[in-house]
Amino acid sequence: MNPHLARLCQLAGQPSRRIIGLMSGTSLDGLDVALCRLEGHGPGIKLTLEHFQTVSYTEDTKQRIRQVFARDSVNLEYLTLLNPWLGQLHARAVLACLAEWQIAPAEVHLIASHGQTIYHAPRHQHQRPGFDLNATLQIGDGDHIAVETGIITLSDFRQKHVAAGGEGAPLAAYGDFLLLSSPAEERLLLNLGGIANFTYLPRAGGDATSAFSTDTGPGNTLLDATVRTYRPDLAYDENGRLALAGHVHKGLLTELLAHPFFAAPLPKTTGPELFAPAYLAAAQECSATTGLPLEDLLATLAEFSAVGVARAVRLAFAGRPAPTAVYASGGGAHNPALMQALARHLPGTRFASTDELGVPGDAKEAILFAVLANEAVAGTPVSIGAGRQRVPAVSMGKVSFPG
Ligand SMILES: Nc1ncnc2c1ncn2[C@@H]1O[C@H](COP(=O)(O)OP(=O)(O)OP(=O)(O)O)[C@@H](O)[C@H]1O
Ligand SMILES: CC(=O)N[C@H]1[C@@H]2OC[C@@H](O2)[C@@H](O)[C@@H]1O[C@H](C)C(=O)O
Repeated sequence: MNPHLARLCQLAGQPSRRIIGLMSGTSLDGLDVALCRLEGHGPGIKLTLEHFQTVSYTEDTKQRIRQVFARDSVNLEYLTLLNPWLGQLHARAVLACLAEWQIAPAEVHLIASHGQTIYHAPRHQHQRPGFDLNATLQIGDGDHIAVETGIITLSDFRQKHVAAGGEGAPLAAYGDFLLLSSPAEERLLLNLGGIANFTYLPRAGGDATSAFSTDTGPGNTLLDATVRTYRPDLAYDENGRLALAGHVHKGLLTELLAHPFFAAPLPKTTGPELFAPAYLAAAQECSATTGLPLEDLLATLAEFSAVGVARAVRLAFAGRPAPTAVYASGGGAHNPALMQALARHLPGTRFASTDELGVPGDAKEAILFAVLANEAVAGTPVSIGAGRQRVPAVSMGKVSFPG
């Protein structure tokens, strides 16, 4: 037997595994590296987050990714080069973190790498004749990570979800269900990344088939892009300072919310391919708000993200009350302008952070991929939300051996 395969089988039989989860999200702020100890598999799994770090991208790395990110046309040679380049960059980031944590690579069992989404194309968004399918593309090749670190690597998790009939996202429900279900309450787990999404978790032990996750629209993506356009010296609106100084423009908000995405049934996904600066520019043209000051634009965009979340929640729970326990994660949870707008649009909700549940919000997505890799290696195919999600039980992730 291939010794790497034998090693993988041995890992699968162990009571616990040490897995590094890697996530590079749509905000392009950096690579999240989460070293997780996972005991068992399936419901009842136990997570210990041993270390977490976001390795910031340099301006050069951000520029390289932006050359292809969510673009309709790219230079193919450039993309071909970027795929292994990013894999190598991620591998070196892992090695640097391990050196800082004083942990030898041989003490880590697996790497679970999401890679970098460069294009997300659910059917409802691309609507291309002759392509009756969902598609999504992540780069940062797993073979390069495995070879450079010497650690067996699982990557490219989204393709199986697409192959089984999903849109390739959000995958959050799988990790949220296993780690964060509670017998005491039903919950919404709200992730405010570049794109916002939430997971609905019924009470643990209740009807598991009703768990699901969905994107709701933009989280920070338009806020960040707008800040960068007007204030190239800033990466984002820190603590919502600028947005809090502005006023929501009702006319612009109405235009922004006119897209059929917001009324479409759940679950659904989207990305910065749609919610791009061109989308905002078109809405400004239609509402005669091209001269709006930056503060008012940001106040309106924060409101837009919050209303997107509230509409999706209303769609999900039409006819019955939505869960009042909402646990937020992702960078947008640090933005008071966004959180205050959410509180206005979801009255009666108790907002907390997933940190309260033992899962730091900034690490949650990287942890998700460690959990998915753990299930792929040691568990059985996972079925989430058979009712609404309509994706059969699957294992996700492709295996790369270091040699
Ligand atoms: N203190 C803060 N004040 C305001 N906004 C913040 C703050 N900290 C983070 N953010 C926002 O969060 C963003 C980063 O969020 P996060 O890392 O969750 O995104 P991501 O994981 O790349 O996105 P996605 O989940 O869509 O892939 C920043 O670009 C910024 O908009
Ligand atoms: C295609 C893609 O990369 N989607 C991301 C993105 O970032 C947030 C939202 O859009 C979510 O759908 C997803 O990531 C998380 C980790 C998920 O799959 O749950």
